[in-house]
Amino acid sequence: MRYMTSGESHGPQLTVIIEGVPSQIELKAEDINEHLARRQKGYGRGRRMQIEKDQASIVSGVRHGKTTGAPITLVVENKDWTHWQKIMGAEPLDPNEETEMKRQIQRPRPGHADLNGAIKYDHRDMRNVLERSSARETTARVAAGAVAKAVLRHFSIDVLGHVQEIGDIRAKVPENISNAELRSKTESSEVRCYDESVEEEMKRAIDEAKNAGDSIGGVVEARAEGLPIGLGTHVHYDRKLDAKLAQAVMSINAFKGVEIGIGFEAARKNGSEVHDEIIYDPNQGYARRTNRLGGFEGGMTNGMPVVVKGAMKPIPTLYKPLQSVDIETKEPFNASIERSDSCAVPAAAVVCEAVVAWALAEAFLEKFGSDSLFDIQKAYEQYLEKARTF
Ligand SMILES: Cc1cc2nc3c(=O)[nH]c(=O)nc-3n(C[C@H](O)[C@H](O)[C@H](O)COP(=O)(O)O)c2cc1C
Ligand SMILES: C=C(O[C@@H]1CC(C(=O)O)=C[C@@H](OP(=O)(O)O)[C@H]1O)C(=O)O
Repeated sequence: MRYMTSGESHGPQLTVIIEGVPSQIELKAEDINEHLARRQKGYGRGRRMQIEKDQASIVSGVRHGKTTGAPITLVVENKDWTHWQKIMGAEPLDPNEETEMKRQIQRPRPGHADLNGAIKYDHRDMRNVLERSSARETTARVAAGAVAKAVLRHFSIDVLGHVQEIGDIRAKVPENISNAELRSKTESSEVRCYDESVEEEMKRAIDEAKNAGDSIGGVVEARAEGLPIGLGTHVHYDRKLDAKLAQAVMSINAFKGVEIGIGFEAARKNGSEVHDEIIYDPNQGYARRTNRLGGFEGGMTNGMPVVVKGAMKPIPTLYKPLQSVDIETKEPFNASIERSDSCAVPAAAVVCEAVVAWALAEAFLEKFGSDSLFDIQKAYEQYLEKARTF
């Protein structure tokens, strides 16, 4: 499977084209919209999320609720576009017309793509960079992730993202928690957090940052359960699935670190405290006593839940801006202020879930085939039996 996204943050729409989804997968717009709505929630978001009501239209590749095997095209409208039509239109602006939005962005915001993108692509108006570097694009990635989740659902594989930390406040989550248990708390939490005892503290930290004209980051985690042994491969560096997951998570806007399982903590422990002992049960097959390595050995899944964490830096646009330089005068100035979130960690947990689901579904289809659901199911059943009795 592969996909491509297009669209500007304040343009008319976001588009996703997905290729390689098997036929006969059940897929309705609601399956996608459910996840788009989850991504829009979360304490700390700015005013934009009150304007948007993200809904996907499926415009190709699905008939009567099932995929056909043809490329799937999804479209999500930007409701805010109606306020930006002139600014974002293809026609040159009338230089005599007075509009606040016409103002060029010429004071790059530290922490954004503004300056690097402007120099690289030769834009004196950095809006041309901002519009595409905006995390609005993550809507399209969540839509693609929802299609991946629809594939995985046929094989009882479930992926769920949640918030582990906001600033220096950390949620306590039982080590071997199931996704069902995790979901029972996180879906109703305003910060997408399992530990109710820290919810208010997290919200307070977000408020404090916002009231100070500042922003705050955090750590999210995606957990995938129901995976077979052997997705990914040890044979070549660029096909290792843990490495692909790291790339997928690191590609989310504002993500600065990725851990699989206990991650960096493994470097500080002895081997006996890190590796997961192997056990065998004739009904279940091979399993592990613990899951410190987050479901991976040798770039392949080991049948335990996959556990991936991502660290999100604080939002870069600050209402109390940092110093920057005006690219026209070269004088020092405060950076431009754009309408902004103060914390988007809960939304980013849903994005993390989506990109992890995509990478897992891709590896799954690579192993078991990708034409029709029926053929994949047969190959999967046979493989599971082999692995159990191996
Ligand atoms: C869901 C989500 C929402 C975001 N919202 C904002 C925002 O409102 N304002 C902002 O300055 N950055 C926001 N960001 C982060 C920027 O998009 C990101 O930091 C920027 O594009 C630079 O990329 P980099 O941080 O990956 O280097 C958001 C990120 C995510 C994942
Ligand atoms: C639009 C979304 O996030 C946006 C991501 C973003 C950024 O700079 O990354 C800046 C803000 O955009 P705006 O200036 O239009 O308020 C966020 O709202 C979204 O998540 O759907």
